[in-house]
Amino acid sequence: MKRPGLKKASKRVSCSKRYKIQKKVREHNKKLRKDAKKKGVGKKVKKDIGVPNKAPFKEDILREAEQRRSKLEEEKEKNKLAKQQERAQKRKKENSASRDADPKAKKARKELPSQEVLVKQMVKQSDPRNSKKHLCSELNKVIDASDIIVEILDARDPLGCRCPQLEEAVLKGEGNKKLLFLLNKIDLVPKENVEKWLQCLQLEFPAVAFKASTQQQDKTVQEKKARFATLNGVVDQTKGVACYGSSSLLQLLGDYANATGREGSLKVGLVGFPNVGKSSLINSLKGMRACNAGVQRGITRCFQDIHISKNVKMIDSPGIVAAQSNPKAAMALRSLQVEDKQETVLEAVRTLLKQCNKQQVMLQYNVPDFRNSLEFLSFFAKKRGFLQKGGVPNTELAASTFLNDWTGAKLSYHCKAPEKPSLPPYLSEDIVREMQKGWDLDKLRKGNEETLRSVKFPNQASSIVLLSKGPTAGVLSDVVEDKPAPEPTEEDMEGSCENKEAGGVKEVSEEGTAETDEPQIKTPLTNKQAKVGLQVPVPVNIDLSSVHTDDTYDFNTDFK
Ligand SMILES: Nc1nc2c(ncn2[C@@H]2O[C@H](COP(=O)(O)OP(=O)(O)OP(=O)(O)O)[C@@H](O)[C@H]2O)c(=O)[nH]1
Repeated sequence: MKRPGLKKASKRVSCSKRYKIQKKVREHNKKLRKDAKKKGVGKKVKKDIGVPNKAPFKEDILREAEQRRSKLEEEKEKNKLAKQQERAQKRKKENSASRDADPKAKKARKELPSQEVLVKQMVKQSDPRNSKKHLCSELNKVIDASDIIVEILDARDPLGCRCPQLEEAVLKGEGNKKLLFLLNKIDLVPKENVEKWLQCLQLEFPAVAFKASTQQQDKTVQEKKARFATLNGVVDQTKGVACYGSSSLLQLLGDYANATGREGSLKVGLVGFPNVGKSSLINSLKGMRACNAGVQRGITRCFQDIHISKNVKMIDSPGIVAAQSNPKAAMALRSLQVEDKQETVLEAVRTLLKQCNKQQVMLQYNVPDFRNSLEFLSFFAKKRGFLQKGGVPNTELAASTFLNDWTGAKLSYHCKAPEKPSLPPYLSEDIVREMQKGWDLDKLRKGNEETLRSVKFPNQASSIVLLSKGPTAGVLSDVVEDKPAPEPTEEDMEGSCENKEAGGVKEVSEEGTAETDEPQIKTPLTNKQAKVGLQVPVPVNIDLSSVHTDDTYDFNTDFK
């Protein structure tokens, strides 16, 4: 209280009031301490001692822990997403009335990607395990830790799956590491083609033919199934479950380990571009789902080592990062551009369609003649029943299904093997001889023949022919400058099913404007236009029905 004659009020209070305050403070602090004790805050966090090396099934325990961790992370992300969506919807409701009134804002909102997509993108981008740097460093760790590097090649385009930078790094690296080729997914390629590619590849390094199992289950499910199978006396040999080439590969590696007389297990690093089947290979050899594998590209983000047998240990690696300098078709198949949202899936499909024969695509997908990628996708979407509200074909979903077919486990396509194969510049006859030393190549050849006899191959007529773009450049160190891809040349367009074979058809651009084959008169841009960017006057859609042409008096209008 301010007393008369004094500038400020005095801070003096009565003793009873002071004691009362002090008591309240004491009580409050006590309560805080009690709560903290309940929650366990302030206690020293016990250090996780991990799984001791001597523990039996250490590997399994660690793997299960990793899977649990990733599941928890996924759930967290989902919850976060749901919360974000909830908040966004609340905000949306609040603003809807005012925004609906403004047509400009309405249009802008339509063009924006949905909140869910944005959040997903943000979560993905913020995950450090998705960065190029991380993927490169993981790959380098695998190369350094391995005695043998197995480059996994998709049998549908073996040359396109080769990475010269990686091969060179292995050859020039320390420790006399051996390089092997493994031709995976041979069940998706005609037999003659596989044989030719095996001959070609074996001129450089030993090559193993392989077909991985594509339906590996978790250990528990698998055990149940095995019990059921033995009870009923049936063995599951369906197309997806069967794996061919495993005995030949294990024999080759086992023989090498014995011949070298090494102590400890032989470390075999599996490398290759995304989705070539590295994880599926390990799962097939292990006979269980030891690594995450699936149609989605870039599932493996960290290296993971798995004991396959007493003397062989395999290391799974994330896919090689494709350099931006690669041709567009190579990027569509081998890079994670679409997943990283650097390129649209529609663009990737358009690029792929340009690389193959239109008739074959029509036959494979059972669609009628199409003029361009968008039309193809709408036919494809209708065929598969990918429809949106009002029966509009969902071309986006059709495009991602199409791309998954090309990189995943379904579509049969092949690239022709070179007639006169030659060694790449970083390989010499001496290096090849050195690399082929120590392997039992005769046994390998017999093993491959056995594999080729067992696999059911598609016939030549039902397989699409793809124009290979040659080896794909990879990035091994994130420090190297990565230049963007050059514009496609006219040669790139040859054999395309969108332009030439369409025979004078129109190409509809993404915006829906038709581009005819007739020579078009191009007006040169003025300097100002060039600076600003092409600004062609856009035709305005005038709805004449709204124009009042009738002479009759409109009673709704106030003509004051
Ligand atoms: N038909 C067929 N499909 C296969 C074969 N091997 C793998 N696949 C399929 O190819 C897809 C990719 O396999 P993954 O094992 O995940 O490939 P990855 O190389 O580990 O992929 P990232 O984790 O992206 O590096 C999956 O859908 C597999 O089912 C095979 O031999 N034949």
